[in-house]
Amino acid sequence: MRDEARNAAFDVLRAVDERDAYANLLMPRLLRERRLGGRDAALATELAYGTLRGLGTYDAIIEYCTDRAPDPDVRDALRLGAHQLLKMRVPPHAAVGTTVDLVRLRVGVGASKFANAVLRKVAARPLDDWIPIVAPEDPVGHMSVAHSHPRWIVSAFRDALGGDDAETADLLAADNVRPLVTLVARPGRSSVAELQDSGAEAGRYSPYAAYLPEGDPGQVLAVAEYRAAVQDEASQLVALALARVPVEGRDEFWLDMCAGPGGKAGLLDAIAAYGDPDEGFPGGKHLLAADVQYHRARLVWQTTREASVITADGTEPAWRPGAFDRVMLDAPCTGLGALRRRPEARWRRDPAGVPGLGALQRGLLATALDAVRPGGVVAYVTCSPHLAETGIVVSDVLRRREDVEQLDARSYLTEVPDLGDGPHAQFWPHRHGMDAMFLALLRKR
Ligand SMILES: C[S@@+](CC[C@H](N)C(=O)[O-])C[C@H]1O[C@@H](n2cnc3c(N)ncnc32)[C@H](O)[C@@H]1O
Repeated sequence: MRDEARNAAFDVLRAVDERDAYANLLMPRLLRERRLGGRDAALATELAYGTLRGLGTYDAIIEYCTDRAPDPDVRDALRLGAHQLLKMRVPPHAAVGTTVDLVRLRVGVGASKFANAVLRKVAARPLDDWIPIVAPEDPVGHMSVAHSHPRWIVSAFRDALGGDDAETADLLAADNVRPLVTLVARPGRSSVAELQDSGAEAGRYSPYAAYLPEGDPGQVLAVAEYRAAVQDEASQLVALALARVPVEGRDEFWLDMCAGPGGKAGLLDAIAAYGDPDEGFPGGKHLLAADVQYHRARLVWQTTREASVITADGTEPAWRPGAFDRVMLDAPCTGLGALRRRPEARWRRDPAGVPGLGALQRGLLATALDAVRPGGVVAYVTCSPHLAETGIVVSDVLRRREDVEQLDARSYLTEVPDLGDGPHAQFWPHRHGMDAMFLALLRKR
């Protein structure tokens, strides 16, 4: 009998390797097409996602056990075998036997003998005994192999955590755990109580959050009707913080400058239009949501109800200076704060992209500050804790202008502990169970 789960996992690994497929888009499609459900579907998913997350560790061990680099298809099968042996604790005879069968069927007899020899060596030790053998001694190199993250990402995380190796290791470990599915109940359109009736549990920090322990969020009626959505709690809290900052005088026009696909715009739109008595938000305000990409602006249009949505480049504003009272700038970034969401994402990110993003982030922050009136407030947000995208961007822009003061973002989110030394707020997977999102709040003088 064909081993359908392992075949599906192998196909996902090959597609990620060969054509940059996204595992969490491809896997559900393969499961549907091949009619795999229940335990087979769960096994295929764990095999593929777990292997992709762990392959930095597995490759180091495989390299130690081979005297020549395996071909890419054999290497993917070996990674799959190593994951079963070292993480899933599949009995060695089953893990080796099924992987060797897979290689024989999908690659060839010669390759299957090679795979058999390598996997027997891999099986000789448990994971904890392999790490001291294959991981470099320097702290960053060690964590990179032990927790399966590229070295430059470990280094960036460590810098953002003030050089604390123990905490960096905790963060990397948290990145290897699949996050909870978190929903947002958009105020005036849904409620946490409604989501609880659909089987979710109330969130820990955001008043709009609910965790869905199992099941397809698309089956939740409020989600299907765009009254609620899937949204990490940190994304909810940065939008909430922007709405909480008191502004004197007019407070009617809000802008979301980089809105696509519309997660934060969906929440801001509801808060602006319908308000929230529990938070003292009166409603009756208007959100303009913009994105440079037409198809992403369309998604914003779909998910919001009252907002105006336009396709516009935030660096060449389509609005008058000072037109807005509150501006959300959720800047394009490396996304290093959400690596736990996509199993292969960490291997795709490229440090060479950071300087270009930094220039775009500075440009967008400058136009966001121009877009807000004196007394108004800008939220600068990234889904990355990389200092070159967070604190350094903010301080560079502030150094060049006299008309902006930075607020203590933590004081608008007092229900959330451990947001760092301020004045900005940094969320963390290992501290808060949320994406590593960054928030700076800036008031125009
Ligand atoms: C981090 S995403 C925003 C996520 C969104 N706020 C949400 O919560 O769903 C950044 C967005 O910025 C958009 N973008 C990139 N460059 C831009 C520019 N110059 N002007 C406006 N939008 C831009 C991208 O198309 C992308 O949709």
